Amino acid sequence: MDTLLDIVGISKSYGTHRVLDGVDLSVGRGEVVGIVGENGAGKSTLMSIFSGHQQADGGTMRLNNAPYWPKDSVDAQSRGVGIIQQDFTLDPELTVARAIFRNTYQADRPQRALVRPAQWLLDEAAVGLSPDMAIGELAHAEQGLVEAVRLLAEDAQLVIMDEVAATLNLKELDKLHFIISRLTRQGRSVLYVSHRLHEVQSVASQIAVIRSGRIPEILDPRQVTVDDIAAHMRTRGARRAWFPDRMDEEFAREEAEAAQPSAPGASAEAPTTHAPQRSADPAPYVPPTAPAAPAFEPSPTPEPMDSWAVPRSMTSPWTAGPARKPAVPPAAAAPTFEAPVVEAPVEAPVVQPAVEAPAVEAPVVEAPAPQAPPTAPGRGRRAMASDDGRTYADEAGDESQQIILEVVGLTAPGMSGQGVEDLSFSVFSGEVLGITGSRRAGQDAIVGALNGRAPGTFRTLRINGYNRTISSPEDAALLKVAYLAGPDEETGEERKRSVARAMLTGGWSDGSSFESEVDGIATILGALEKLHSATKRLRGRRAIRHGEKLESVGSTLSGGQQQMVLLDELMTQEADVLIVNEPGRGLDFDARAVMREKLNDAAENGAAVLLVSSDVDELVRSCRRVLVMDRGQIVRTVEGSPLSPDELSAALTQVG
Ligand SMILES: Nc1ncnc2c1ncn2[C@@H]1O[C@H](COP(=O)(O)OP(=O)(O)OP(=O)(O)O)[C@@H](O)[C@H]1O
Repeated sequence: MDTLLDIVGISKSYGTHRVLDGVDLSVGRGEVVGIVGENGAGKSTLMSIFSGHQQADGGTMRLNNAPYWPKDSVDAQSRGVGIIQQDFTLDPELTVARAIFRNTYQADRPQRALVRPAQWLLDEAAVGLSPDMAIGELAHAEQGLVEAVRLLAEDAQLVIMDEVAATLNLKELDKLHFIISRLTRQGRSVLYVSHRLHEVQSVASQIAVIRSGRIPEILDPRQVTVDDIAAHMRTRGARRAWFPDRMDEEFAREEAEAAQPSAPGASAEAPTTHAPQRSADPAPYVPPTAPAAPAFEPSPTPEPMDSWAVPRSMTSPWTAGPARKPAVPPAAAAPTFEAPVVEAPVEAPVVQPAVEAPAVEAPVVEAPAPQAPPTAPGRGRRAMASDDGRTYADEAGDESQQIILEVVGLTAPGMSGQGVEDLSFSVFSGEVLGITGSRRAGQDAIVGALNGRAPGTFRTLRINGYNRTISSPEDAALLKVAYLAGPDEETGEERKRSVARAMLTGGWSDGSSFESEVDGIATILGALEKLHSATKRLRGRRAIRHGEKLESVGSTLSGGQQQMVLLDELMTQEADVLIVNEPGRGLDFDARAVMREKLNDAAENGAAVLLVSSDVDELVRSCRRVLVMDRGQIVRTVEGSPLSPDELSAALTQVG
């Protein structure tokens, strides 16, 4: 095959941290090379060297058989290299047409002159957006599709897509794949970075694994399973970070096995891979051999719940507990019921806020359920009033069927225009309830009303058996409703702010002033203690290195590391209701497994967990019940243990 890009020995350090340590890679014309690796492996760094956003410290690059060393991104673009960066942020004022043509000779033409060519490209790619729409009206995922269409409009021979698919839903993924196939049919090459391994497998002709600063293996996607790819990515350091208490014994065993030359599979030669020349991994990986069909079917035969993703040999401290109880609700408790309010106003319990927040009034307590204890409930299960006044625990004798969060008759306008009306659902103890659906189907409205960031009225909102109201983020915080923001609420730029800010304000966004947040914290001492424990925790996770201070870390974190930081903070909150919006975005295979474990743990400990996600694979692995939304309605509830990916995919293809 004709080679478009050939690189040898590329290296890059940030200070003393050597991220790339002699990367070799060859990309043929018209092929899609999947780029995978753990969080922080150096994928984005390598891509930004190709795109001229950063300079390598050493090595050689050739593009089209000519030396290639772009001095900046404009230079790279003029040489035929285009990129969609992981943390791209588009000007919200741009129209879709302008965004598509902004790097081309057409950039200065008036909007009306751009409408037709833009519409043609959008139609070609089956992206149903209007050229006149403002970028600010679009979800981040849709902006990613606009970026992909931009690449069709540009002349790039080498197209780089860094985590564009992270929050795309099934239909949007189809569109992206279609655009990729158009690009390759035109003879262009695509470097495709993604943590959605099924998807990489289906779209790539070869998969380059970045590990320990190199590309020690190129995998044939038709010859490996997703688990194989993940195993190739895995390094010991990251495993130790995630599984600190369990790994020493296993490492010792692995090392002993690796030291035996006759150990099965100990050869660095693998039938399913071919090592690029010049690479020498100090610790050769022993690749599994089982070939598997690579078609993009989100986990057609998902593993049993307790063995998800994390290999048995890597059982984490979070899986060490008792097996999770089934969270499938009884048939009598269908999630979209119209529930009468429990008539049980005895005496109002004293609400004890979770944190000693000064001078903030507790949200109104309207109608405590009769069996609720006289103080605000903490973690753990107990008998709960259902919508019809019964307790599922009493009725079924099974604690797992208690309702923790009960939403009845929610009407909310939504943040991005699509509201919901008179919508009801419940979350049971031990359950991670999934919410998915078409883009802008009303997920934002639900989430916004529950976390107090957007308006909404509930006929009844009951948490742990108490009637509640939430009309501000402060209300939500007092009721221990924790929230992990979604991709549409924080820009890539905001995410580069300091980790200290994220720790103290619960997010990267500029929605509130950092200074006022700090002022509002009860004591400076408390804040310092929080930062201190966050520093310790994040060092343990390798999200920050020794000598680094939270205040100065932010822009130096990789996309996945940033997400990890927020998840870590979220889990310290011990929330009663945990709402996570696309929590797996940017996380690598093992980090996602850990995230799932942590969400399960939270549910096990009595929290209601709401998982808003576009990722079928993620939903199938995490949930046994998923609400599918379309145009402000819950149109379908998909249930199963395990959940059927086919059924969920089919439900999603039926929505708008
Ligand atoms: N400007 C910087 N200064 C210091 N360190 C940096 C900087 N940019 C990235 N790093 C570090 O370099 C390493 C590689 O980061 P990179 O973003 O390339 O990883 P990645 O493989 O793309 O990760 P992810 O999958 O999480 O996106 C990380 O450890 C990151 O903390």
